[in-house]
Amino acid sequence: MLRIAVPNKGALSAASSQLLCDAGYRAKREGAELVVADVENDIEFFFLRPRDIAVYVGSGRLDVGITGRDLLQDSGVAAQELVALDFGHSSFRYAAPKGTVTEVAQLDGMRIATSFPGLVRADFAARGLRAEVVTLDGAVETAVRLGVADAVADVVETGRTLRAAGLELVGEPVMGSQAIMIAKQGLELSAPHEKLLRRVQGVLVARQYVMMDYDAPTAVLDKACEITPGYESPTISPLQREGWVAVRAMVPKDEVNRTMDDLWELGARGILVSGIQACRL
Ligand SMILES: Nc1ncnc2c1ncn2[C@@H]1O[C@H](COP(=O)(O)OP(=O)(O)OP(=O)(O)O)[C@@H](O)[C@H]1O
Ligand SMILES: O=P(O)(O)OC[C@H]1O[C@H](OP(=O)(O)OP(=O)(O)O)[C@H](O)[C@@H]1O
Ligand SMILES: [Mg+2]
Repeated sequence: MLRIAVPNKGALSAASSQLLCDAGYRAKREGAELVVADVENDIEFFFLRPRDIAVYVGSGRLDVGITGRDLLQDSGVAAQELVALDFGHSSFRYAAPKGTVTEVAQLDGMRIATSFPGLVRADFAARGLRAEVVTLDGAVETAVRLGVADAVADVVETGRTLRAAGLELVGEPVMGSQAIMIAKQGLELSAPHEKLLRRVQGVLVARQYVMMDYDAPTAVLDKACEITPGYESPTISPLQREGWVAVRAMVPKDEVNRTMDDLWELGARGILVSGIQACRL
């Protein structure tokens, strides 16, 4: 039986359960259960704080977990990243009151409020700077106004929270993050792990790609296939109309309109786009 850690709260929680449900698992809580058994798939889901998930998985107590790349790195736990899940995107940044600090070197010796002390200490050490880290549970942007810190290091998504607190970004992102699926470092993946990964990857591909069908003159087929190389290779089928073929290929969702423009200009017609419900590739 696989035992999987799923975030029980916070920014990663709903999307994690949704991903697992889309992959065909019973991974939603109805109330406040801490553990949900999916008997049919021989899996147990443990709902835990995302920050703690690296500890459970890193120690091998749980087989697989979903957490943030920044949370994993902050924890210092050694774990292997199995797959990036394409949600929970954020970056980890320094920020200080407007007009006070322009580069990271100026943070030397300052009091830095953060919920990610491991990340800040490691980054300061790598830069040869001294950090006085003030570890807080959340809402760190307010720490400067209340006088317990001179600057902050925090997760930034839109930047709205920082701006509202009168802070501005300092330097480049310390790291970029998104939700990831992890397993114990060095663990050899078993057949159930592989099956879980295939299912999750199927959902990710179905979310990222669409299926594109179009007709094209045979004379431009090579060029058309350069525009739509597909995931592996496009399918070419004969058409009754002489000198024309039908082409079917997977196309990244965020390139759909540009691809249709390019195909149209090339002479392709009857371009149809449809969603992919599920896949195994
Ligand atoms: N807007 C966001 N706010 C916070 N975390 C985000 C955001 N977008 C993505 N994340 C990611 O979510 C993870 C943080 O999850 P966590 O549940 O610990 O904090 P949270 O969402 O702030 O929850 P809470 O503050 O309720 O404890 C990190 O990996 C972080 O990069
Ligand atoms: O760049 P933004 O889009 O504004 O998002 C980033 C903010 O969201 C998170 O806060 P959260 O709401 O989780 O509260 P917390 O600080 O108490 O964790 C994070 O800690 C930042 O404060
Ligand atoms: Mg938070």
